Amino acid sequence: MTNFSELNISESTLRSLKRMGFEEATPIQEGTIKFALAGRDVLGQAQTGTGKTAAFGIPLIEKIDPKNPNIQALIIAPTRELAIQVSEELYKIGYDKRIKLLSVYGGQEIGRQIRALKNNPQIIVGTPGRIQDHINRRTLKLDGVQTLVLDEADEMLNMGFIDDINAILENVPKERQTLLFSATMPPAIQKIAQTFMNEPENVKIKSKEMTVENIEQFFVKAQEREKFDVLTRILNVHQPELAIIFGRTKRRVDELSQALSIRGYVAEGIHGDLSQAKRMSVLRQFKENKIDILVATDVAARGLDISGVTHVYNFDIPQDPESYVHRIGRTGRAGKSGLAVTFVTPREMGYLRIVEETTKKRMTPLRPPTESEALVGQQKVAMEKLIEIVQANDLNDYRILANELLEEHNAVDLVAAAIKSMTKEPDETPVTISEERPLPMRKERSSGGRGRSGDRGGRRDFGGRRDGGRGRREGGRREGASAGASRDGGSRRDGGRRDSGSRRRRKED
Ligand SMILES: Nc1ncnc2c1ncn2[C@@H]1O[C@H](COP(=O)(O)OP(=O)(O)OP(=O)(O)O)[C@@H](O)[C@H]1O
Ligand SMILES: [Mg+2]
Repeated sequence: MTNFSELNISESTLRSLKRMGFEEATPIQEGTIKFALAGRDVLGQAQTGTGKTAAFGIPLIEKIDPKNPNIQALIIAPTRELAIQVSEELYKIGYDKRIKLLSVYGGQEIGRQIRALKNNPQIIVGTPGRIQDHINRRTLKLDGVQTLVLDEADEMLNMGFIDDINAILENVPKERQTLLFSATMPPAIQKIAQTFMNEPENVKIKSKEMTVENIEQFFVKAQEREKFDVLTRILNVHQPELAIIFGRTKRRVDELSQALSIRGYVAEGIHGDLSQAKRMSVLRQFKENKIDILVATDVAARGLDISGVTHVYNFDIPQDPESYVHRIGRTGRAGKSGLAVTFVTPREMGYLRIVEETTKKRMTPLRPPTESEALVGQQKVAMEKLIEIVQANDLNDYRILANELLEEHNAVDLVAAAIKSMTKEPDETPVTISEERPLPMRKERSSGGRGRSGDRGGRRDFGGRRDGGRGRREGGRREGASAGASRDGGSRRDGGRRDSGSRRRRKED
């Protein structure tokens, strides 16, 4: 590991990094900062949670001239929450330089952004749709931009944002530095990226597997209708401190978060149909541990860095291996450990194998816990709580009562009753979880691969959908579902083949 002081970084930035608790550069930072500082274009790929933000953030901040009032850097990110997060990290890195930063994204009053833009920010972080909106309104002048960053480049490019990106690029000087980062970089995306980059330095941090080693990965085979009960039993056994449950569609997320709340879990949902205020408040509460379980569509799959996420559950297996990598990457960040469980229906096993082939990592089968195992998990928690209370030694007001009870009852019965009253016993309250259509039997990827279950004649079983069933992502209702696409959800319209570069999604507004 290299110390930041060996990387030719200014004193003010070094001070910021120290304040942030960054001592040594992570491999992607070590690998890219020197090229980026030298003005080279960089295509950077490294596993989730390994510090790609600072890898582009540090050289970007170094390059900003605090006396120049123009916008000097533009960072584009696929979702609003990620744009906000990236701007927060850049603010911290640039703190001592007093650099002015602004994030622009859909769902926020545009007038407010226009006023803020008049304040001469030097760095803009935004989502593609809103950036373009400002360009059209002539409220964003990008001709002074020297550095352009695409965070989660593949997500934005492979989902059809290429047109938006191209439109934005027309407003950014040709003479600029371009930096592209993601944990996944399918070859087709690399190719497209090369067209608007200038002899980029390709930095890929080598690892045996695409996913982080310190995430334990499991799968549970369950029928669609059993999934929810299996999930609650697993939650009762795992007792996650902070968990994210990913669902395939917005309706799924709404139903799941409601069902979990009914059964006594502190859960909230997040997806692209919610108001921006709601999205932000849910995320804030989750970060502050006021919510234990965040139920999300893929809107929360990319880039979000929430410390302390111990468990990720894929209630629905994702359609793309890349999505899997990013989803489970919300845990096990910055060297911490994490656990991921993916639910898979028997007929979706082919997808599981494709994920495993892509990540080069096998998932361990997890036997669904029984009711009684789940109960034991809850009883353990109750006992731990009880012991904690005893150890806190704050029982003076209760001892007299305890003695009164002991005069008439047996001590073991009393303790048993205390444990029982604190145990969350099996809850059969009815909940509504509509059945999701399973993913269609999947054809093999053109890149080759073995033993996939893509040939069991599945398509006609799925309403004759001709798009290969690739539903929309990031909160999208699956293609073919009745409800319209959300504006900001970035839904795919055509769900085209993954490597055709032809996918479309609606613009982030
Ligand atoms: N050099 C460092 N030392 C210590 N912590 C670091 C360092 N660099 C980054 N971090 C921390 O690691 C965490 C993950 O960083 P970051 O969000 O940049 O990861 P990423 O590679 O962009 O992940 P993803 O692929 O999910 O977007 C953050 O909490 C960040 O503050
Ligand atoms: Mg990132």
